[in-house]
Amino acid sequence: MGKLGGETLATVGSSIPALMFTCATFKQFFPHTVKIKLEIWWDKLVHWLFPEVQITFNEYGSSLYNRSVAYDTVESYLCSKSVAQAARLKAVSVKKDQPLVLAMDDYEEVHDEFQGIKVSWYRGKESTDLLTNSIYPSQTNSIYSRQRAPESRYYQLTFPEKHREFVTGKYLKHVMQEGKALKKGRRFRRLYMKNPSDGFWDYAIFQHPSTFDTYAMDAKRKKAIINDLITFSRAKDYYAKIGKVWKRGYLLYGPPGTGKSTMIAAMSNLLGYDIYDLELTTIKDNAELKTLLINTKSKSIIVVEDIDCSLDFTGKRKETDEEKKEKANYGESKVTLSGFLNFVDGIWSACEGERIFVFTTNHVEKLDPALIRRGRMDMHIELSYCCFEAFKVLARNYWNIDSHPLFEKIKQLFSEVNMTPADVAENLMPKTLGGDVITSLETLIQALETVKEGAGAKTKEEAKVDAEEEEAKKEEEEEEV
Ligand SMILES: Nc1ncnc2c1ncn2[C@@H]1O[C@H](COP(=O)(O)OP(=O)(O)OP(=O)(O)O)[C@@H](O)[C@H]1O
Repeated sequence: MGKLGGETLATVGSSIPALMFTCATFKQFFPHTVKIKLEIWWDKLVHWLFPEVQITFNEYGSSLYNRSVAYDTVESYLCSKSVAQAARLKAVSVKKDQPLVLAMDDYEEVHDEFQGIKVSWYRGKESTDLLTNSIYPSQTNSIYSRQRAPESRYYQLTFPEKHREFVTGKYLKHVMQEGKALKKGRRFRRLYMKNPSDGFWDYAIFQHPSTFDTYAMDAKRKKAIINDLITFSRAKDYYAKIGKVWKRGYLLYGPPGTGKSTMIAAMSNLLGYDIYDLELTTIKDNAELKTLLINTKSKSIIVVEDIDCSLDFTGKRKETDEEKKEKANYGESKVTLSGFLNFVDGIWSACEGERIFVFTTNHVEKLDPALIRRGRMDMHIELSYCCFEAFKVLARNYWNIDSHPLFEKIKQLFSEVNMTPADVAENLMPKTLGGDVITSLETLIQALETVKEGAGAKTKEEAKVDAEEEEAKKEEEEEEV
């Protein structure tokens, strides 16, 4: 503003309304190219008179599928400022999995100050016509119509030209960091599953209490898994540098009750990711699988449980009664192995980064090697019977103890017999309200001894060989049938 003298400024100021009126009147008669030029000159004139910079954060970007993350982050950041300053507020998040969040209403403005620099934020609304004609072309296709927004808003940040470098650098970094932290702290995680009526993802609030602290496992292995997950979640730049899609696959395998589902919950709680539970037998064909994939969000875990039972990827499997029922409800799934492999790491898997794929199985040996090769399933995690160290985690969870005179006996029994963490946990649970630690430990010892006697005092190795032989016999019988 110091560029102009007081008198000149007064003259220019009083001429602006007249100029605007004249422009608006004649604009309709100008050819399109002239109109564009006039708009550019007009912007330049305004900028010369009021040297300010504006940055707009649109609710929807060029992507047809997603709300802008930056817009949501700004909204979270401005929440407390809006509550303190705006005359009109709006409840923007009244979903079942989120506490009520208030934001400034449309056409409101709030001010912010960071390290002595003042800026202002304005919330505007874009014309629906523009939105429908350009970014969201009218489509009858269900994914488009479901995702289309009826109107689009934006936040506009305005600040003096002289602070351009500071605001575009330090200030916006601060806004994004604060906004993300607020969003994360406020949001419950979601468990998505396919809605049978319309074939789209539907979700429930996910509040599973399992964490890696309470997960019973050998400490060294557990640490390695945690490190792997955390390294992945922070490796955006690294994945970009090596030219790889930012995703990682984990194969969890082991007998029933060894904690595969529990580990998925612990992963979600560690990273704050949502879970998509994919039931392959309910998916019609490869196209539907692709649609579901592109509608998953980043920061998520896509789970296929019991993948050996999901589809006939092995070509050897017999249908279970449950699958027969599903077939009757949904029709036969035409998802093929190649369609599924494309789902995991084809070109479409790159549409949103930061995703984890988890497959679980009780029979790893039955899976097609292509499905679980390294690079597709990067980490193979065997979850097996409870060891003494894992038992100690459960004892701490259930009874808050790290040692006990009965531990020696339990240690000895764990070296002799197999028991899943699920069974150990069940035995440690107090059976009555006033249950005590000694009764629980004795119950567990008794259960372990019963297994030992039942197994004919077989060693673990002998039991394993027997189980393998039995499995091979079953397969032979199946083949004959
Ligand atoms: N490693 C573990 N740490 C803590 N609890 C566990 C662990 N493993 C199993 N449990 C307990 O056992 C129960 C069953 O475990 P979970 O469902 O995770 O097993 P699973 O391997 O997924 O079984 P399935 O193959 O039958 O689906 C859980 O609710 C949990 O309480």
